[in-house]
Amino acid sequence: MKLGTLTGTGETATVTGFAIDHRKVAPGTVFGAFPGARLNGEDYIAAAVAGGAIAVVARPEAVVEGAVHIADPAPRRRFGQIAARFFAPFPDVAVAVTGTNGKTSTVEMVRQLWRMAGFSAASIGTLGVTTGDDRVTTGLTTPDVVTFLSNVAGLAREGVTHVAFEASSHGLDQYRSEGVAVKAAAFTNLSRDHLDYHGTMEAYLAAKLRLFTEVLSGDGTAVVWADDAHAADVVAAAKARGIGVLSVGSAGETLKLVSREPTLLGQTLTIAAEGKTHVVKLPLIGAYQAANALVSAGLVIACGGDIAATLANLARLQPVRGRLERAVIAKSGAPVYVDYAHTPDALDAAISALRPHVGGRLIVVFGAGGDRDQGKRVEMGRVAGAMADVVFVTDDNPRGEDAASIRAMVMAGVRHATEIGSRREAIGAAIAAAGKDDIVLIAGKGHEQGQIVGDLVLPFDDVSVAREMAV
Ligand SMILES: CC(=O)N[C@H]1[C@@H](OP(=O)(O)OP(=O)(O)OC[C@H]2O[C@@H](n3ccc(=O)[nH]c3=O)[C@H](O)[C@@H]2O)O[C@H](CO)[C@@H](O)[C@@H]1O[C@H](C)C(=O)N[C@@H](C)C(=O)N[C@H](CCC(=O)O)C(=O)O
Ligand SMILES: Nc1ncnc2c1ncn2[C@@H]1O[C@H](COP(=O)(O)OP(=O)(O)OP(=O)(O)O)[C@@H](O)[C@H]1O
Ligand SMILES: N[C@H](CCC[C@H](N)C(=O)O)C(=O)O
Ligand SMILES: [Mg+2]
Repeated sequence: MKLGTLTGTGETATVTGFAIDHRKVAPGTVFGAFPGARLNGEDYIAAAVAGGAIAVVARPEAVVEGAVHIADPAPRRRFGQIAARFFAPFPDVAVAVTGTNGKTSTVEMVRQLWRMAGFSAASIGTLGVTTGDDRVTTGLTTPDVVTFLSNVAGLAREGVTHVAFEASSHGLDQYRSEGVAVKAAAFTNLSRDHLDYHGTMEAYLAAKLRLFTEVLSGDGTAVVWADDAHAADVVAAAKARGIGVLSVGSAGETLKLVSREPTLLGQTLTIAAEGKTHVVKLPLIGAYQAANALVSAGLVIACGGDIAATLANLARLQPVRGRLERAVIAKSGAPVYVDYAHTPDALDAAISALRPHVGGRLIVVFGAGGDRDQGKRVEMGRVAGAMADVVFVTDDNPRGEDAASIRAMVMAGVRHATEIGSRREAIGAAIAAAGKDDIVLIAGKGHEQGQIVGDLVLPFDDVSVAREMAV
């Protein structure tokens, strides 16, 4: 494709691809040079041109010699828009999900509901790019813009017509999912996370709101979990653009959750919609999974799905990997669950989900990630201390930080906890402590397959370790 076709200029050079890392530039590439969190991409412009870049999208003040300078004060956005024209076409229907917790679960449930409705569907997020028969990990929740656009276009080539993706706050802030028309966008909730990157809760919320103020199509629909304290901010942002709102939850108007009764293996939901009452036997436990199921139904309905059929399909949802996944039943009879709770609010949600199912004690094992928001650590300790009966504090991806210092910050929030650095040993100790009426919750890593220590990723899977320790 010609550069002029993509940029509206008269340039006749042929574009062969797009890159935001100069090491991935080949002859004919359009290079995006952006100031980042660690480095400044503008420092690599000369190297990119030497490598064959024919155009550089960068701020007006950047120096570009030997290639076309596509100057824009918001270069990430401009780069995404131009790249999208190159990578298109995309699947007919795309929806996005933002929120502190519940994005992965929701996009996965949307994918399942679309599949049940007969569509070829995919999801993109923390678990990777998932289709009916394949899953490929990308390493990030919202991949970088080039990976994102090429993946979405690749799905369309494979015949996928419906795609649901996670819009992380980092991804929104860095315009990683620019250029794909978003038909419906959902907000799950907002609570403390990622303050290392965003600085304040206000900035964190602002990044998430961009999904509704800029990314969502003008004729799209905002799907909002109405029970969250920040739902009103999202509704206001949507309404300011004249965008329709579909609200779900106890305070929801479109799908109103009238009641929720835990059962042995799931829960019974009574939902009022358009004057009718629907009773759904959801095969997943916990208020949080009910919330994600309703948000996912809202997204499907916002894209034209029939209300009754979509709600009925919730009864056939499969569990999401690493989200309240029952790993094993210990020799004592205690069930052991693995969950991806890595924020204070998520830990609360995971413990609350299990509480109705515990006759004895709820035993939790968890830690907090290194090189991430430090302030959430003590709060996670507080939640575990207040809500669980027995607490083990251990390591969860210390990355570049000293693991013992991270644990100390968590321990500061909880009075009676046992600290065991080795995650394997901590899981073993928790399972050994459990009696037949107890439940063990291993939180924080969910589906993850490694423990990140320094630059090393040591193979580690909570589910397999739990199984090993349960015999
Ligand atoms: C803080 C953050 O979001 N960093 C991401 C971001 O980096 P950045 O733009 O700040 O990059 P930088 O390293 O400062 O470099 C600036 C620019 O110079 C370029 N460069 C750099 C070096 C070089 O030799 N040549 C070159 O061209 C880089 O490609 C970049 O464009 O863009 C990079 C390319 O896409 C990402 O790999 C990187 O993710 C890092 C590894 C990361 O850990 N990100 C996490 C925090 C993240 O994004 N998490 C979210 C949320 C998770 C969730 O809660 O769901 C996610 O969506 O996964
Ligand atoms: N709707 C919700 N409300 C509160 N907590 C939730 C909700 N959904 C999920 N959680 C908690 O958050 C954890 C992570 O869920 P999920 O992976 O779906 O969220 P996410 O937003 O994709 O997370 P990440 O930001 O890491 O990608 C779950 O294991 C659970 O503990
Ligand atoms: N997407 C989240 C995942 C956190 C998972 C947890 N295991 C940790 O390492 O903190 C992040 O990058 O902050
Ligand atoms: Mg996720």
